[in-house]
Amino acid sequence: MRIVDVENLWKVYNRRKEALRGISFHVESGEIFALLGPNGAGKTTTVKILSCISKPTSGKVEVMGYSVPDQCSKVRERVGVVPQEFQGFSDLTVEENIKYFVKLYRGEESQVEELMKTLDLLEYRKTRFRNLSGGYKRRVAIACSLAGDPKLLFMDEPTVGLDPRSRRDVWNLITEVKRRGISVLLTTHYLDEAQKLSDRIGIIFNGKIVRLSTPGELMEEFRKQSLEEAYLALMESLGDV
Ligand SMILES: Nc1ncnc2c1ncn2[C@@H]1O[C@H](COP(=O)(O)OP(=O)(O)OP(=O)(O)O)[C@@H](O)[C@H]1O
Repeated sequence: MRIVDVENLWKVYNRRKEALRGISFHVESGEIFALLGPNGAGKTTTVKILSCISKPTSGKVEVMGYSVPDQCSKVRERVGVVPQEFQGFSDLTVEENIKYFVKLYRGEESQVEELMKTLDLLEYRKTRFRNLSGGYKRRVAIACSLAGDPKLLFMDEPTVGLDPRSRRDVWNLITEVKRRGISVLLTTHYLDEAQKLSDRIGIIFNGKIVRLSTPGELMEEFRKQSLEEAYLALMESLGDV
């Protein structure tokens, strides 16, 4: 089943800037799909449209069978979003931040405890958000995104700015999320991350999708040992040097 379905999606900012020029792709239920591409390619724009923050200019966008933007209220209730810059309530504790989101989604009080346990946050439950390290702030962001029991999670650059250890921790959390049957669409600049985590990848370049494949297929196509090398070879073939 297609949990995300995008066909011929265009986004034109201010009637001039063509950020997306007719992209099509889909995400299967249960998979981790990574959107890759250089700065300004259109990744964040795509995630913003799918998560109902920004409106498409034209094209078909369906998220969990609901049409975007017409049925965005349904979409918002059902998807989790981990934005690039999650701004928790800085003066509230970890527990209070998570509780806020659980209440927002009308979840059970017991979910707060469960989420803190899953995200390994129990030790920091009384710590104010602003006093947490970057890695733990990201954990809180992920906990809050899971508060509505979503079947689909959008993550924009989930490990940007984290140290190697914290990145691994977030990778493990994303794998755990998948194990629980939640589909994930993420954007990343880290090709090792995409290689490790994703079932399929979509590469955006200048507002167009230039490849839809698996990390393995792209590495085979360019006869490279890593996704990063294969990606760089693809970019070179497109004249992005
Ligand atoms: N609100 C906006 N108004 C006008 N142009 C915008 C707006 N948001 C993004 N753009 C432009 O649209 C293009 C795509 O931007 P987008 O942020 O989607 O790229 P990205 O692939 O996420 O880049 P990055 O990797 O740097 O985050 C860029 O040229 C950007 O300058």
